[in-house]
Amino acid sequence: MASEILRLENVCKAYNVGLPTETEVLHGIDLELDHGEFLALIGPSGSGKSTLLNIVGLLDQPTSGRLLIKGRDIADLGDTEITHLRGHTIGFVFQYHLLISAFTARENVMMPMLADRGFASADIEARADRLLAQVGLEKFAGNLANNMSGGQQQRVAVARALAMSPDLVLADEPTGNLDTKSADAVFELMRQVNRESGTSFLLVTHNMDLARRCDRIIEVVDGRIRA
Ligand SMILES: Nc1ncnc2c1ncn2[C@@H]1O[C@H](COP(=O)(O)OP(=O)(O)OP(=O)(O)O)[C@@H](O)[C@H]1O
Repeated sequence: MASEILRLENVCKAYNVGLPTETEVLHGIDLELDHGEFLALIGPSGSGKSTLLNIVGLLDQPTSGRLLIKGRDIADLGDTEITHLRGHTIGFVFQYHLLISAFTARENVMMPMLADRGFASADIEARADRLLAQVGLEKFAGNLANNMSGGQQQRVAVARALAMSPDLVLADEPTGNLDTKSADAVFELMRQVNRESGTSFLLVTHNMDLARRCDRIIEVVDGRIRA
């Protein structure tokens, strides 16, 4: 098996292809991420970080270049395999947690498992509770997401991202909306998951204090990786 979970070779991305407004926002990105690595992606606003994360998360496609996940070239995979990879290999945490506010913490964490045939329904609730315990929210499993603090909601989002035991978690400004103390706690939680279960993380952040506590920092400027 390849030692890297992720490899990008000369990845370019243009929006509005073929239109007069066509703009290339990623110009030949080369990047590798090892199994178990915790990488920070920094760079000015508009430099292309979210675009890059969307491509790695298989939510968008590069205009050219190669993307390999666990050694497999995405260009060789069909829609079913890509959907499977997106659901089982990659977990997502966003700045705005995107929880369902009228659902409890437990129900939110159960969602990805309910959508998957691989789980027996009897196991799903117990696994959601274990994940909530892992993020320090065992007492809040039955609380409505709406009634939790921003930091607690983001912990629920981390638990949900871990529901399918992903190899890689993509986190786009997960602490951007939080006060310093909650941001620190959510970051430490992800770091702990990374250390304990070897899950790789790709963290987009504007917070240099957090970036410095990652294994490696990559800077994107004007759609290119700055050496
Ligand atoms: N769907 C789209 N259509 C056209 N242009 C887009 C689209 N999405 C992003 N862009 C442009 O691509 C460039 C990179 O945007 P992106 O969101 O990737 O930057 P970013 O580094 O994540 O910024 P931020 O730190 O502010 O989130 C920007 O100029 C943006 O306007």
